[in-house]
Amino acid sequence: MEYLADSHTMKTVDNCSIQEFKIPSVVLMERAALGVSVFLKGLITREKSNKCIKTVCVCGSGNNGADGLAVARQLNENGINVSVVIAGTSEGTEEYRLQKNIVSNLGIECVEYNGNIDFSEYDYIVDAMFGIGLSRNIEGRYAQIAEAVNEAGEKGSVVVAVDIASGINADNGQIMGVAVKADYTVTFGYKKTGIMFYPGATYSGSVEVVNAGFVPENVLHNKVDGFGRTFTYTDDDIDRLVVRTSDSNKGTYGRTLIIAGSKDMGGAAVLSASAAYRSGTGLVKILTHEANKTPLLVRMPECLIATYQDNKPLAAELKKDFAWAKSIAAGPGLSMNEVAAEITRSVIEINDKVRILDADALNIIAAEKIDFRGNAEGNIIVTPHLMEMSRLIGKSVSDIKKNLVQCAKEFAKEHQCICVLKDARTVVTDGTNVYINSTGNDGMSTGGSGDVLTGLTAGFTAMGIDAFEAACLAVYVHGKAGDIAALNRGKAGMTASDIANAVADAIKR
Ligand SMILES: NC(=O)C1=CN([C@@H]2O[C@H](COP(=O)(O)OP(=O)(O)OC[C@H]3O[C@@H](n4cnc5c(N)ncnc54)[C@H](OP(=O)(O)O)[C@@H]3O)[C@@H](O)[C@H]2O)[C@@H](O)CC1
Ligand SMILES: Nc1ncnc2c1ncn2[C@@H]1O[C@H](COP(=O)(O)OP(=O)(O)O)[C@@H](O)[C@H]1O
Ligand SMILES: [K+]
Repeated sequence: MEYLADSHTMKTVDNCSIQEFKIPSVVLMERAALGVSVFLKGLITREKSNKCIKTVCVCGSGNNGADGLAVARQLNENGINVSVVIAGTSEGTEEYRLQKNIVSNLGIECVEYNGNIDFSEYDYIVDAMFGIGLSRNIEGRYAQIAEAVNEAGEKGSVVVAVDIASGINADNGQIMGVAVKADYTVTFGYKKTGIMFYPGATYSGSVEVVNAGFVPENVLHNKVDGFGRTFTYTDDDIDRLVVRTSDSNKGTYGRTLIIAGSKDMGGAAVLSASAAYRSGTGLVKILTHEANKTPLLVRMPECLIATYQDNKPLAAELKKDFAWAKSIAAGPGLSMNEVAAEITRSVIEINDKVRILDADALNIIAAEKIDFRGNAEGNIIVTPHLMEMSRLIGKSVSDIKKNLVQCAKEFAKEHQCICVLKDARTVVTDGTNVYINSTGNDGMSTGGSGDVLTGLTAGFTAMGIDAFEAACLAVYVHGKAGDIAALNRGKAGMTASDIANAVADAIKR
């Protein structure tokens, strides 16, 4: 697990370290700058050519600019050719004035940006215009500099961003007018949430987190409200999955019911059910329209199948299958007819099982304005993509995309549920804790990928993993399976079936 921080949390970590624990600001800054200069020195040392490397630090007048000035001093100390371009227009922070004074005293070349600098004459450009203090869109001289740096980047200069690429909103990854496109970002303490989300993720390039000497995590947990509540997973977290034991039987690993597939959309049931089996679940039953029974059994002989018919009473059949299952997923390919609506309402009414509501179950909830609430014994996990979320909350897709965390949190709080808001960077939240996913790729933008995630989530919850953790793990494993499928098949040619099959490799231990 890796903790992430938005700008507010990070500023509170700064303040806590400086004001409460009396670590001088310049001490933190020296460590932070050293992270950048050591990283840069590493890049320069790996250069094959013998030419004289030229570097430039482009500095704003806040503490991000002060970091840039400290980096310039440290590079100079290491015999690296460095100059400074002053992008800032104001007198600057106390730290900025201090660092600028030292740089002048040392005689390091330091010029005001005058519109005539060709940044492409530098091999390395350190972007230290704005960090987590960016508070509005970039305009005027700053925008000109960002564009000039990007032009140089296109011509081959390597751009290293200090803390975050200037112009990227540190919270949601959106571009504030214009942004510097970095090849690398050296970020301090914790990866900023804006580095996780697109387009920030693309503008950050490859990201290195360095310890800037803030107070330790055990202290931050107590002192900084919200610290540690936003996080991402790494491969180590796969160890959180259920460990199999030699003396087990299929009953040990849970039973899940997947309600999917209408008359015209049987394939969704296959995708969800195969992912549920690949997740390690003991037994998977599909409840589907009777038209799908024979093809499903041919495709998936390991599945149990229950069927429903149009216009036949359903309640007794549903009750039996609900009682059998430890977790229930409903929605993939279900369609939006009256039977599907009856099924959705029945699933919502059960309150002692974990339920996963996806696709058409969510569309029915939106269309019929069905209210629902999860509870401690019977949590509900909803897995909308942006369009489904838009139908549920009546906001536009672009508004939701800019505020993924906030929208998902509000929804989770209102419905006391777990919200998995699916996008290129999926967010999972119970209203308080926020998981931001980093696995997956654009090869997964293919029909049926979401059905695979539903099946995985159903499988993990059936095995008894806590619902929030199961949802986070499912999203992580789903993306990892997508990455494996892309490696094997290529992003263009991979299908949702490839993702479902790759789940086996993704969780292999
Ligand atoms: N000791 C510490 O605290 C440590 C801090 N660290 C470093 O400090 C960074 C945060 O520094 P920061 O808080 O000074 O903010 P920063 O990102 O430099 O920008 C603020 C400046 O930009 C200005 N400004 C904002 N938006 C603007 C716009 N659109 N267009 C024009 N101007 C704009 C704003 O002006 P104002 O809004 O006041 O007019 C202000 O002058 C952090 O990312 C990390 O790198 C590390 O060294 C670790 C220790
Ligand atoms: N560019 C991408 N990068 C990472 N993951 C992606 C990308 N595009 C799609 N995905 C993932 O694929 C899944 C698509 O789900 P969804 O839109 O519900 O598909 P479907 O309705 O076809 O089953 C989501 O889990 C989403 O996060
Ligand atoms: K920066």
